[in-house]
This record gives sequence, structure tokens and C-alpha cells, in this order.
Amino acid sequence: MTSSDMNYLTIALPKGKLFAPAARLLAAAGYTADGLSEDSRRLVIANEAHKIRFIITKTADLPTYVEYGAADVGIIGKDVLAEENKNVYELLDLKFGLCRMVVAVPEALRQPKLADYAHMRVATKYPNTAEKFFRDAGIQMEIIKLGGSIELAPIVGLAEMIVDLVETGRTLKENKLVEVAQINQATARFIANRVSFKMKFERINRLTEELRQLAESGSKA
Ligand SMILES: Nc1ncnc2c1ncn2[C@@H]1O[C@H](COP(=O)(O)OP(=O)(O)OP(=O)(O)O)[C@@H](O)[C@H]1O
Ligand SMILES: O=P(O)(O)OC[C@H]1O[C@H](OP(=O)(O)OP(=O)(O)O)[C@H](O)[C@@H]1O
Repeated sequence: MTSSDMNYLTIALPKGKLFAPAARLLAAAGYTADGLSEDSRRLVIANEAHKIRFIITKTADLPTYVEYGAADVGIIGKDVLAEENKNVYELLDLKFGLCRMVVAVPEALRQPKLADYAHMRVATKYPNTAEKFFRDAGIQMEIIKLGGSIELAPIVGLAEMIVDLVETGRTLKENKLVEVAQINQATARFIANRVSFKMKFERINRLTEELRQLAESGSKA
């Protein structure tokens, strides 16, 4: 299956926190399919009548599927887009999934200035983003890439600091970590493959406008 299949619009959705709000938003625009669920073991779910196909990917892989045209469009967090830096069009800020990327340390290691943390080890799922942040700040750090549960690293001495997403702040608090800098903010974005955007312009443009209206009207995704 590739986007060269002109009859279908292939939409990539990520597993995880953004799946449900993304699927709900698309459904509100009339784009859905029987059996579309994060728990589905089926990774390709089609709506034959509407010539739509959904694919369900790992969060970090979604931009790759869209870049290569395995999906025409997709919904993904800005944090992942920035980290993966793929060659895709970012068409729309969907305004849900708001979270912040921060630098945090154990309370006991808190320093007066960011530069005081130089040469410490930073655990993160976002090594490119962390690397760039510290490089731009002129601070050399050792970045340690992990797959998740980042807050564990400073507790067990794997790293002194973390770069991770914060929403409510509960995870930091429960692990006695304090935020010392904010790197950026993220929300969900609607993205498209560059070739698909030209070849399937009408369909993608129509969907973009429908999603724009829903996002702007604050449709509770
Ligand atoms: N509290 C939050 N923590 C993490 N991500 C959040 C949060 N709130 C919104 N998001 C958004 O949701 C996206 C997916 O988060 P999620 O934690 O499900 O990632 P994942 O990589 O699929 O997780 P997993 O490590 O379980 O595979 C993030 O990339 C981010 O844009
Ligand atoms: O500020 P909060 O509302 O507490 O949310 C932030 C936490 O949620 C995410 O973890 P997730 O549950 O996705 O698990 P992970 O650590 O395995 O990525 C993120 O990595 C933080 O740990």
C-alpha cells in the first residue's frame, strides 16, 4: 500500500495519548471507519465506502510513514515532529494535546543557573531536541536516550537531569523533580506527505479546512 493508490486517502494515527482525541476529531469531520480503535490488533482499517484508510503507528514512527508516502496525512504532536525533523508539510495546529517540554532535576541538585549543570547527564526520549536546546544555550551535556519512564533515571543515578514532557506536573512532583527550564510547548498537528498534498490536493485541502473549523470552534477533541 502506498499513497500512489490514488483512490484512497490514507490517514496515519499514533498509538498513545493522541489516538482518542485525533480519532474523535476526524470522526467529527466525518472521517471514521468500523473497528477503528487503538486496541485493534488490525493496523490498517478501511472505510471502503468513503475510500479512507487508517493506519495505526507507534508515535515516534508516524512522521516517517508520512514522509515516505505510506500515509498521505497524519496527526502527531509537535514535540515528535520537532524531534524527528522529517520532510513533511505541517498543515494545521489542531490545538489539543497541549503539553510542555521541560528540563527538570531532583530538588537536591537544583542550581542557580542553567550553565551550572554543564557536563551532567540528561536522560530523555527526545535526544535531538535536548541536544539542540543545550547547544543553543552554549552548554555541553551528555545526552542519554531512553524509551520512556524518564523520571526514573535521576532517582536511580542514571542521569542528573531529564528533558521530558509535562502536562499536569504530577509525574515530576511524585518523583521529587523540579522544572528548571522550559524548552517549548507542543500541541497536535495535522501533517501531509509533500507529493500527496499535490496529487490529492482537493481531498487533503477539504479535510484540512474541515479540521481547521473544528479546531477553531474548540470542538472538544
Ligand atoms: N502528559 C503528556 N505526556 C506525554 N505526552 C503528552 C502529554 N500530553 C499530551 N501529550 C502528547 O501526546 C503524545 C503521545 O504521548 P504518549 O505518551 O502516548 O507517547 P508514546 O510515545 O505513544 O508513548 P509510549 O512511550 O507509551 O509508546 C506526545 O508526543 C505529546 O505530543
Ligand atoms: O505532567 P504529567 O501530567 O504528569 O504528564 C507527564 C508524564 O506523562 C508522560 O509519560 P507517559 O505516561 O506517556 O509515559 P512514558 O514516561 O513511558 O513516556 C511524560 O513522559 C511524563 O512522564
